[in-house]
Amino acid sequence: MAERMRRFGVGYALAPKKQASFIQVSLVNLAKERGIDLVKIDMDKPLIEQGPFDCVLHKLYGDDWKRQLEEYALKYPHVLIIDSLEAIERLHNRISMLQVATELEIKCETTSFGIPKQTVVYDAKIVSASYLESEGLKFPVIAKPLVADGSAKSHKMLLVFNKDGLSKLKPPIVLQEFVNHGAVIFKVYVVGDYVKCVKRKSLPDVMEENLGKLESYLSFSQVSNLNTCEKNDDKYYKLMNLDDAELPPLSFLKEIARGLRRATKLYLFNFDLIRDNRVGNKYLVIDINYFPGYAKMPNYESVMTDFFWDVLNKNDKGFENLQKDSCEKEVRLLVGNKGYGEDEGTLPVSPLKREEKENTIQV
Ligand SMILES: Nc1ncnc2c1ncn2[C@@H]1O[C@H](COP(=O)(O)OP(=O)(O)OP(=O)(O)O)[C@@H](O)[C@H]1O
Ligand SMILES: O=P(O)(O)O[C@H]1[C@H](OP(=O)(O)O)[C@@H](OP(=O)(O)O)[C@@H](O)[C@@H](O)[C@@H]1OP(=O)(O)O
Ligand SMILES: [Mg+2]
Ligand SMILES: [Mg+2]
Repeated sequence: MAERMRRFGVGYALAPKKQASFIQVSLVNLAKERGIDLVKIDMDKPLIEQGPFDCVLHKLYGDDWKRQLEEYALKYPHVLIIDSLEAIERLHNRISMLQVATELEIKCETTSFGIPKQTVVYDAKIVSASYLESEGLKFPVIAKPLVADGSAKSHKMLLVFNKDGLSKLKPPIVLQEFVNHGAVIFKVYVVGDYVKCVKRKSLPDVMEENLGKLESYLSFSQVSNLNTCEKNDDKYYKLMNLDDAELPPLSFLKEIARGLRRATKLYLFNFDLIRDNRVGNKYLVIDINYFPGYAKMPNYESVMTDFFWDVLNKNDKGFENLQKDSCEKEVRLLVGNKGYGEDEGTLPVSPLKREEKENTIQV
């Protein structure tokens, strides 16, 4: 007689918009077939009275939720919480967020990586052109809210072209050097061991000779985002003129992803990379987001289901395996015949033909 499959319960606590985009029938059904029930956590009832779940998947803010999760973890120490509050917290501040990236040692002969120059400003009065200079920055600079808490406000940015634009800053902010990158950004999605890179449109390059001719600043928000119904597919690449942009080497991206996982102890995040136009193969990490819009990722249902299956069956509650495994080692499912990560897909590589002119802010 066939053995009965063990079932797992994954309770999810997500904001309504996230729930609508992520919890799709296709995901729920695929997970169910693999013995994983996705169950909505009722926010009108105490968490402690629900479940018990094998795993709690969450992206919510605020002290009440924090307290409830902590209480739950105490009562059910074996429940897997994805991700830990402490680990997520690090991404809520744009300085500590990128600090992790500076701690990584990426060994790659052909490609290098880092973060843009940046400084934090708490007091608008101290900011002047000479202050920027003393911090090693020059125009244009991007002003980003220090706090990245998922609010609309935390995505509101200013691209400042000259000293007049500095009067618009609303601290606390991070002032970051604007790096010309050919108007394409690479979003690298990480789901446990799985890594997938997609291209998105970004801000156009700014030519130094045009600085004086531009307005003093440009405000923008989520320029690289897609609507939840949009997909990162060939149609999008064509429409956005992105199909010629060459993707960074996958082995390089996997090393960064692995390093970030180890340093942050997060399972679910994406990071934004830009290629520095001034230096051949130098990439800069500009942003790291917890539990991003995975539903826009190709085959997200199977990627997420494989991930749940893997963590639930291992339930290692830690990153011991990550420490042990070599970067290229394939992590295999404990049962089933499909190797985890096998459908990472081949990343198309084509020469970068984009002309600088196309992506330049013109006056
Ligand atoms: N240092 C930089 N140099 C050039 N362009 C940048 C830089 N930092 C950010 N950008 C551009 O600004 C956009 C928004 O910046 P960032 O990713 O930090 O903001 P965010 O609101 O946190 O984004 P997300 O929607 O991914 O959470 C980027 O997608 C990119 O187009
Ligand atoms: O869904 P959420 O509200 O969490 O929004 C996230 C958004 O996903 P969505 O597009 O599905 O909305 C993400 O887009 P992608 O980069 O993955 O395209 C990215 O902008 C995250 O930074 C956002 O998280 P936040 O930083 O605001 O917490
Ligand atoms: Mg971003
Ligand atoms: Mg972000």
